Amino acid sequence: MSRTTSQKVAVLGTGKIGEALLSGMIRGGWAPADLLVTTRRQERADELRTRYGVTPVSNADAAKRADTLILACKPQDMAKLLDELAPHVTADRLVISAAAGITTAFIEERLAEKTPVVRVMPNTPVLVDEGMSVISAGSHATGDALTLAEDIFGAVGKTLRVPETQQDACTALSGSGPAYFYFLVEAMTDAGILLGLPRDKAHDLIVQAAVGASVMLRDSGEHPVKLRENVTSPAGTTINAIRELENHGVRAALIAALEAARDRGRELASGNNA
Ligand SMILES: NC(=O)C1=CN([C@@H]2O[C@H](COP(=O)(O)OP(=O)(O)OC[C@H]3O[C@@H](n4cnc5c(N)ncnc54)[C@H](OP(=O)(O)O)[C@@H]3O)[C@@H](O)[C@H]2O)C=CC1
Ligand SMILES: O=C(O)[C@@H]1CCC=N1
Repeated sequence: MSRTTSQKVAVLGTGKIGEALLSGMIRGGWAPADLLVTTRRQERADELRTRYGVTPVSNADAAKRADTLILACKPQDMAKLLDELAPHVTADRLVISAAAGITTAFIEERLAEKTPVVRVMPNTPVLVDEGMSVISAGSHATGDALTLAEDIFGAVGKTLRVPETQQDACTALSGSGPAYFYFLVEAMTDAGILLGLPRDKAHDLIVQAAVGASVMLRDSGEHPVKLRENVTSPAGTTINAIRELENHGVRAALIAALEAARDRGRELASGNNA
């Protein structure tokens, strides 16, 4: 597939998320010649050039040459990156930030007046085109800016528009979400070991249970309670496990965990970057 538009897009701070996005855009038909990347280290720049055929440039050159700038550095590095970009970014550029916690206002106040800024929270399944990217407009971002962001992130999964006030909650749910599932798989594999299964078999069983359950959740249209009830036979095995999960406060632990993730996003926004 090839694209008809020839927008130049730069990914600034091309680490795990930046690279996942880049590879997805190329799979989605973006020409490597239209993609610029910036890195802090030369060997990383060389690696990206070799792997994808994209062009590594300085942050200043990215700002001068690209129509759309995707900021994908850590929140802790954002102020410094914006300082480098500010003299070169004009208000005809679109700036998209993928950083947790960082608000569009934080970016707007450091760039030229009226620069359109869009905030996006993706997640790592963008690597397998099953990402979830939550999108919010800053004060100068038009509908066209949101559509372009959806075009870019839609190449690697689903997108959802939300008011920016919901971004920290969405970060806790879907930005960090994959980590909770990996944590569960890890813990359930340990349980398999306890029950006497070899690690590789326990892992395969849990992963396939997770894949099957995920597809049913997505495709059956059934509520998760109904799906769980279908597994839970009277006086059977599952209800004994559910009783233990409730006894150990797993539901409360998940609610507290996501609240803590949401709160950390708020801290990052307020400049508490430690
Ligand atoms: N990982 C995830 O699951 C998700 C992450 N995010 C967000 O994405 C962003 C990136 O996260 P992630 O990819 O995990 O982090 P990484 O550390 O893997 O990537 C960030 C990259 O930015 C580079 N960098 C930092 N400062 C500069 C600069 N001034 N110029 C050029 N490059 C720079 C770093 O270089 P160096 O390698 O030298 O440190 C690093 O390679 C974060 O803001 C995070 O909140 C959003 C959703 C999910
Ligand atoms: O842990 C983090 O801060 C990043 C943002 C969402 C997922 N990973």
